[in-house]
Amino acid sequence: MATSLSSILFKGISARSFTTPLTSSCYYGMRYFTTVSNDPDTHNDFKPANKLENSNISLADVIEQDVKDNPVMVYMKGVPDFPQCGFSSLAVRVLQQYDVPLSARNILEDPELKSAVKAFSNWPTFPQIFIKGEFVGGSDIILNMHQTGELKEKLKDIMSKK
Ligand SMILES: N[C@@H](CCC(=O)N[C@@H](CS)C(=O)NCC(=O)O)C(=O)O
Ligand code: FES
Repeated sequence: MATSLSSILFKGISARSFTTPLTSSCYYGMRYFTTVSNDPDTHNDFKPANKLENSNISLADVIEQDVKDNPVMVYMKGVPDFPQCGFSSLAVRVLQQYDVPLSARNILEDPELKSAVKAFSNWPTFPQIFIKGEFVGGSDIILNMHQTGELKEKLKDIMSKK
């Protein structure tokens, strides 16, 4: 079924900090671009491309592609830099403890995407976190995995090696 997708995929590198990430990178449609916080020229980097509107891609296909292409994919309320719910905020803050790329879509922008994500994972709430293509759970699960060390183990092969 043809679909339109109004949500933007946000893609960024996590900083190991609860406060100010240095950089964030985003997709518009499915095209990568990078912004640097506080850089007045970053709008020049904004390059929308490859719109999904009127394409024959179903939302299930979009989600499948998202979780395949993005090692850490979060469907959330708001965006990583501006979560609009405490549960989504907590999930992002936990994941930002690790030096891994964090990608996200704001399901508040797109009610159809919201329903499609619930159907895809068979999970009724947000945030929803996928790691290396596998559905992991929501904020309480990711926090628990962080506390037990399971999350570190799961993310170690995608953490940047510096
Ligand atoms: N136990 C869940 C709680 C999340 C939760 O309750 N989310 C609610 C409120 S934001 C939700 O997504 N409700 C369904 C909806 O908004 O469609 C977690 O840890 O992620
Ligand atoms: S939006 Fe109210 S608890 Fe998440």
